[in-house]
Amino acid sequence: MPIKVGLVGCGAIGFEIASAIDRGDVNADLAAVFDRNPKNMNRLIEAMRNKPEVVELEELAELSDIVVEAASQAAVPQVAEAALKRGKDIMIMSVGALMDRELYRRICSMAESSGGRVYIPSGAITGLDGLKSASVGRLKRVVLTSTKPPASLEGAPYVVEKNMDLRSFREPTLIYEGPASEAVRAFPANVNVAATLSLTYGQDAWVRIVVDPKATVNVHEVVAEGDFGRMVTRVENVPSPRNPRTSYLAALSAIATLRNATLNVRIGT
Ligand SMILES: NC(=O)C1=CN([C@@H]2O[C@H](COP(=O)(O)OP(=O)(O)OC[C@H]3O[C@@H](n4cnc5c(N)ncnc54)[C@H](O)[C@@H]3O)[C@@H](O)[C@H]2O)C=CC1
Ligand SMILES: O=C([O-])CC(=O)C(=O)O
Repeated sequence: MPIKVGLVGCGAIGFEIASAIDRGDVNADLAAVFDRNPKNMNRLIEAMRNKPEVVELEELAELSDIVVEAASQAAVPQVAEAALKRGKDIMIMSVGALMDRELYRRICSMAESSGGRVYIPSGAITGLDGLKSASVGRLKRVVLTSTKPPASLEGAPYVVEKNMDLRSFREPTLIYEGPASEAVRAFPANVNVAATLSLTYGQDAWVRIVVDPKATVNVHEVVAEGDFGRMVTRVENVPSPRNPRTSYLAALSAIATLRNATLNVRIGT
């Protein structure tokens, strides 16, 4: 039986997920979609052979087995509640929202009492499999260094607040470093992956953001140290054609997670 997916957010990631379902790459039906921007929503619906219903959030959750949040950090509390209070599963892409400890606790407790599961894909980073295994033992340090082209960082609250002219940099420059809980507020559309790392680590990962005027890819480098030894992973991500802030791999990881949820055989940690 295909699972019924309700999609909140019809942007870069949402479009890829919907297309994968429509192509039959996931054993799922796209039951319903919701986006606060009708233009994005209509563009997605027009491109699908099997048209989903357009409904408000509560009804979307009612119609779904799993609700996929691919919208924004601000959307996460409402979307998670709509799904989990009904015992439905949820997949969260705007993971930065979960650095709010109170919200994370509430989501975990709703999931526990209703039986709804929470899926957090590895997104635009690599190495989460190893980090997950390593976190069973003692981890001492997790550092994420993200190097991005100026276009990918444009409009971030930190950049706006500091009145930074990203086009003025002539060579790769470290423009920010700090704990993940702070970084996800300073760069909400750029380092959700730092939250994913932190939730696995059990503490704040350390985040460094580099702007590279010549970069054409979003690079994420993760260094972790602990009882297991030392891990270094690096991925050079092609930006999504629909949103330069978002790496294509993030959408693929969402599709892989959905697929995993429908399979009896699961590979990887
Ligand atoms: N976990 C990860 O590795 C990654 C996470 N992300 C995050 O995933 C989310 C989706 O990314 P993209 O598809 O690239 O973003 P996008 O900006 O291309 O699309 C987001 C869509 O959601 C809609 N939206 C925003 N807030 C909403 C709300 N409250 N209710 C309904 N619709 C709403 C927007 O109108 C837009 O159509 C973003 O929060 C992004 O920062 C992005 C890349 C990697
Ligand atoms: O897609 C990426 O490269 C990472 C990203 O935007 C995020 O983690 O929010």
